[in-house]
Amino acid sequence: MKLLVVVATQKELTSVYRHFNLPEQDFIETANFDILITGVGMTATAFSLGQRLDKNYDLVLNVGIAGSFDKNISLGSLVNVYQDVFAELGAEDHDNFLTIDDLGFGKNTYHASYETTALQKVKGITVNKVHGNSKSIETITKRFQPQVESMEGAAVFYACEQLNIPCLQVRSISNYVTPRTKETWEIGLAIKNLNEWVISYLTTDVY
Ligand SMILES: O=C(O)c1cccc(C(=O)CC[C@H]2O[C@@H](n3cnc4c(=O)[nH]cnc43)[C@H](O)[C@@H]2O)c1
Repeated sequence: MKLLVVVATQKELTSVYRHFNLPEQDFIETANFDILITGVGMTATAFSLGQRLDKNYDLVLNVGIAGSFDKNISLGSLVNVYQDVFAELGAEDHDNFLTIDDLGFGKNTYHASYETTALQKVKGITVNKVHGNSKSIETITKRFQPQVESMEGAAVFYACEQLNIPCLQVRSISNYVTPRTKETWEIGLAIKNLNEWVISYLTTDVY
């Protein structure tokens, strides 16, 4: 089983790097898994996966921190994003929004294609712009009913679907999606819990 772990920033996998004594590089190949640091956002993710993803991989695991719309999900908890949407891809039509599907140019919703563990399954959106304004949060919530948001998830699902490679996305919740209050974000806790989960996942040979 050849596994590729995809993450936006190395900081999100600090303890994983330390645990496995990995070199500080953006692409690492080991006997049991590879790691790809893509950079933040859909464009960087697509470019990076375009360079490194190939059909030799049996599974792609996208991990990282994320924001939650759902206050019932505690900060620092891990979720399995089973569906992800390119939330901004489309066209404004006065007060309405037309998705890329509505425009007839493709689809905006992608799915994980690999099951995992007992983590809570949630619906995600992927955005270029982190929500931090009450009006835009209300609008996007009505439009897609997301539970979490990231800046890469749907791009990873998209790339895996193109190559027919099974993929899953596990996110650790660092913040609630609210009018921006960065001082309330629990990035350290989210990264700690994410790293513990990833180390455990990579050291059990049952993917
Ligand atoms: O400030 C830090 O110490 C720090 C350390 C590691 C990573 C970060 C990031 O900000 C990573 C950006 C990454 O986080 C995802 N993310 C987290 N919360 C949200 C959100 O509310 N909305 C959208 N994306 C979010 C995102 O996928 C970025 O790649 C900071």
